[in-house]
Amino acid sequence: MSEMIIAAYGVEVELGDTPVLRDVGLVAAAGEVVAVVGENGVGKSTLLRCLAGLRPPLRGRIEVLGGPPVDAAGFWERVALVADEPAWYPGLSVKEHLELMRAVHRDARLTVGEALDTFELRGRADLSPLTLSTGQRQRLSLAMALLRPSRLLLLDEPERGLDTAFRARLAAILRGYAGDGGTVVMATHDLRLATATGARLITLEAAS
Ligand SMILES: Nc1ncnc2c1ncn2[C@@H]1O[C@H](COP(=O)(O)OP(=O)(O)OP(=O)(O)O)[C@@H](O)[C@H]1O
Repeated sequence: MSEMIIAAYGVEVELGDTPVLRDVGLVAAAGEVVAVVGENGVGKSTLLRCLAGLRPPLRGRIEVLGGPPVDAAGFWERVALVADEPAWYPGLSVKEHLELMRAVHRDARLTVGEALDTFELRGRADLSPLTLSTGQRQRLSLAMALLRPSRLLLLDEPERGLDTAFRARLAAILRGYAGDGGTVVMATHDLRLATATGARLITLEAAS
């Protein structure tokens, strides 16, 4: 049986006085892709933030890679998160952002050249991320996350800004990551992407 990477039970979150998550559970094994789906506002991003240790739940138990998720260096060595657009380093090009990731992470999964090719950024390598389109910046965010080593990828709407062709490519990239034993949990509105990754679906319902 595959190693359990995430085990979350009875998760409850309130934001302000509003219940956002009520009795939510999610398990994910090594080599598995899980897609969290549901209407706008049901709490998909909130659940991802809980799994990333960025929002402690009011109630419930969450274990990620054998312990509670914590916003600390040891946790982030094994977990990569792509959510809101990151702050790009002023003066650094697309290629230099990827080189930076390689410089700070031992055992990178991709060379900078492989990342540029896989994420179709070769023609933009010497430009500032700020001059890229929304979809190209999203591809750079994903490239930086996939270049570095990790055991768990947490992706919040990874399809954001991507064209149809690149969504199909992303599905293949995520299947490959899971095929290598990694675990992907993504919040998505793109059921085609979820299906193409072979994801198990978890549908969230409104808590109130
Ligand atoms: N900082 C906050 N303070 C209060 N309420 C919040 C806050 N952030 C989010 N919410 C509320 O929590 C609920 C869940 O938000 P969340 O972003 O997790 O939903 P989602 O399922 O990811 O939505 P979407 O599909 O639109 O991205 C929403 O009703 C939202 O209004």
